[in-house]
Amino acid sequence: MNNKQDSKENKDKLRVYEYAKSLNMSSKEIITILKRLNLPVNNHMSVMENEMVHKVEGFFRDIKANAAAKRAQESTSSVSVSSSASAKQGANRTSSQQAQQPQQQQQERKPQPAQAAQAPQATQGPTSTNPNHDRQGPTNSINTKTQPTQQQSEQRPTAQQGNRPAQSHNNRPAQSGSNPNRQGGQGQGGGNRPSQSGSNTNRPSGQGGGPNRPSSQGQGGRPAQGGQGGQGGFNRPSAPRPDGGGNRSASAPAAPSRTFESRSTQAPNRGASDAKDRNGRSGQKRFDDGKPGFRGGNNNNRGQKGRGGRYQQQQPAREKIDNTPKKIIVRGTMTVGELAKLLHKDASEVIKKLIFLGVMATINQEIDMDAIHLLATDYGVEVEVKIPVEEDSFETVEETDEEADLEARPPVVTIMGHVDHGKTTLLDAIRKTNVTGGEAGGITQHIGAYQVEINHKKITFLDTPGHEAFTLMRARGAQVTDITIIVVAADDGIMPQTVEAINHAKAAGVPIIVAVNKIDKPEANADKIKQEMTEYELVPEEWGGDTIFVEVSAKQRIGLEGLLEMILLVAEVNDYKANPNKRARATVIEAELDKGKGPVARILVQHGTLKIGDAFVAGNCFGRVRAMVNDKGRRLKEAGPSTPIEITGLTEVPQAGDPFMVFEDERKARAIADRRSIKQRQSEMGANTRVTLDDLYNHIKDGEIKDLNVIIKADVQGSAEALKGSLAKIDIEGVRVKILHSGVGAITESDIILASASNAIVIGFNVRPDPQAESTIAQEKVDVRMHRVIYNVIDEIEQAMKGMLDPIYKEVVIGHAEVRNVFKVTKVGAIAGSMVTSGKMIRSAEARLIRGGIVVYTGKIDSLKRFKDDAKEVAQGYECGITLDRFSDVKEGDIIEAFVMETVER
Ligand SMILES: Nc1nc2c(ncn2[C@@H]2O[C@H](COP(=O)(O)OP(=O)(O)OP(=O)(O)O)[C@@H](O)[C@H]2O)c(=O)[nH]1
Repeated sequence: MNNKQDSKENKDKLRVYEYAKSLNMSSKEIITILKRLNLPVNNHMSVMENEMVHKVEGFFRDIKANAAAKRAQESTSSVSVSSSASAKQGANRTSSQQAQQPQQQQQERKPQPAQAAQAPQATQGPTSTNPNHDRQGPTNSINTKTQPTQQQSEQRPTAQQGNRPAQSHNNRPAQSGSNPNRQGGQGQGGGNRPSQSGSNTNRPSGQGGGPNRPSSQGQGGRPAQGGQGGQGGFNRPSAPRPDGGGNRSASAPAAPSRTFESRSTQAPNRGASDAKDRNGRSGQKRFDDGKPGFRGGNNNNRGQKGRGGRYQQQQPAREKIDNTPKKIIVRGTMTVGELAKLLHKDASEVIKKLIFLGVMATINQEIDMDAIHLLATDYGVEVEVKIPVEEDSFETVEETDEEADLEARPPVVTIMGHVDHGKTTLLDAIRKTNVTGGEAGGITQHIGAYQVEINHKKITFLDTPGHEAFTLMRARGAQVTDITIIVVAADDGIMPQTVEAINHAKAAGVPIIVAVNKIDKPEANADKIKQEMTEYELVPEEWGGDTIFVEVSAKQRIGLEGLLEMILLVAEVNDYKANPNKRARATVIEAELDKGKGPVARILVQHGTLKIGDAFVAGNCFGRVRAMVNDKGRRLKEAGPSTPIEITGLTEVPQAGDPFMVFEDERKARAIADRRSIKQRQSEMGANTRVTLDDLYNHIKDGEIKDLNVIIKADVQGSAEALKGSLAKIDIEGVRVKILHSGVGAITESDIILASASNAIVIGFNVRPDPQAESTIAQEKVDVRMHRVIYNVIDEIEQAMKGMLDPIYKEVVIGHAEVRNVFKVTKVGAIAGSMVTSGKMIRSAEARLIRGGIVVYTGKIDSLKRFKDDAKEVAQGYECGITLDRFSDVKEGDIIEAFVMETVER
């Protein structure tokens, strides 16, 4: 992204790297030239003023001219290398002539080299005409490296010479002088670069590049030296392959062209001297040399730098094997430096390559996966992506376990029901039924959930009764409950919250067991309850349905074991399993800041086993498990699936419903927690992802929605039923309306949470949200629509499903101004000198002109001024000049009413 930004910013100004790119040169080369010309430059991002460009161009011209002149002088000498041009030519020749073989070989290997060879010719144009070549050159060379064979080596030399020179010379003629070092180093580069190189020569020469460069110098001592040195170096005695190593050259005089000698020994030669000596050959060789070994070249160069031949001598190693990995494992975005390391490349090389690929990046800049892929592909490296991105949103990742690894786990149960039907009493009663004698004596801890054991099987009960808590967890993405128990008082019957509870359970797709409570009461009528329940598709088994009804008395502790057995039965049918032998995943049930213990979280382990010392992430917090206590107050060392525990060791207090997962170490946990909180902040700032009628059509189109979940709240049961019936008939584009819940009364917080958890919209028919719901609506961003006419509800939903919901606008008057003077100005029209008498005038507002209570104009404000200056707005009590769009019939005493159109929430 930064790259993009950079590039945007760069649009206006020509940067060094851009200019270099346009010449197929490297930024460094341009920078060197600029410095040589005493022009101010810092780095590749420095701005190239026109004057600088001119001077650089002049520099190129001079060099070209010099080269041409020299060529002319030395025309006799077949292969004068003096001028860059000649060099290039030479290169061409070489490439064409001697190189032919090498080239061919090269070509075979790398097609590019061949081009490179040609390049020289092209290059002749002093300024980097043939960009490709250069670059290709390098690339090729890189490839070349890899090729180990003698031939290759031979080729290399040639190639290197050829290519490089070509590159360096051709393209950057003059520069070479500067670059020489490198390029020169690379081999031929130097050769080409004519005179300038003088200074550089030295280096290059050693490297072989030397020769080329400055013909003048080259010829002079340096080249020679270079040559010598080079020879020494290149010839690396050790180099067994005569052809291969530059050094070999020495050994194989016969095959000078190929030989590396070219570089070392020849290198010198390459210089003017070479030219002379070997003439065509040498020249050719050089070029050839240049080509292949960009790297080789580089290496040489580097090595050579300063050291001349010596280095080279030691360099048998230079034939260093291409250690580019075949495959890299990428775990996400990384910096250029990191990627270069992974690819075993120089960062500069990688940066260069990235530029070619259209990505501008500095060494410390992060590059995205696309760029990583591109680059790796360019190097022929396979990329294996092992992005731990899932780790950031680990709650969404479903781990699949081998069937064999799964073990039965206790079911997790939530108790729901209407107020006063006995939820809490039942929970307490069950807790006390705890048959786990062994555990008795421990201090019962409230840790959000508890376990009881019956028939040697455990059941976990969530301690917070009520569907609100249940759905709130669900709204946070936590599905911890396996089974719900709907408690209905047998002396009362089905009440609104019973229905809500049923609907919340159904929306979550969780099995329901009905506990008909208070059967100890004389007025208890279990059958009536069962009867009423059938209306909600909960039909008792004895009546042919599949819902389990258990008659209990929480107070008298009647039927509790039966209830527990039924829970175990449902659990058995549903076969709740988990793999205890892996890192733990859990959900936070409650959390708080304890004065003594610090942040404390009560969590329910769902998968794996949590152990003391485990590093973890809980929501956006992280920590290391310091201590674990179960619901009996007993300290645990580890906790398996469905075990509720209280843990300490957090750094912050997470939220109920937060996902919890163990990670390798605390550092990683911290990193993930950090990223999660950043992401959360971003998504909070970002768009609302809930379904709204306004974007319903898009969701449908994208195939994200198959059912439009709706919650209906109406003033009377009749309207709710009528609405339900009508909505159920809608079927547009294969999407149906699914009524999650319908009820009578105000829209409550519970409705909103259910809507939030189930991605539903809420329709209020002749009802309004209660105050608590109001704030939750804003918080959860739930789409709530209020209506008074059933037809409108149906129409709105149909329109939304068809994607035809137009926004509704309403006019909001923002202020009035009284016209006190009218100025007629030619071309402008009438300016109403006015006083803002209420609100304010806004430049972008619409306006109407009212005269004697009659609207004589409606349109837009054309201009708004304070004295002579344009104003965006003018507040009450201030004077201003207003012109109206295409209206000049303004009179003193007129009132200008400014208004804006605002979209109205439906
Ligand atoms: N007779 C009788 N009374 C019961 C039974 N279960 C609960 N009660 C009584 O019903 C009243 C409400 O019980 P709670 O357990 O507080 O009901 P709840 O559903 O948890 O109520 P909220 O927490 O307000 O939602 C209490 O006075 C209990 O003593 C029962 O089985 N028989």
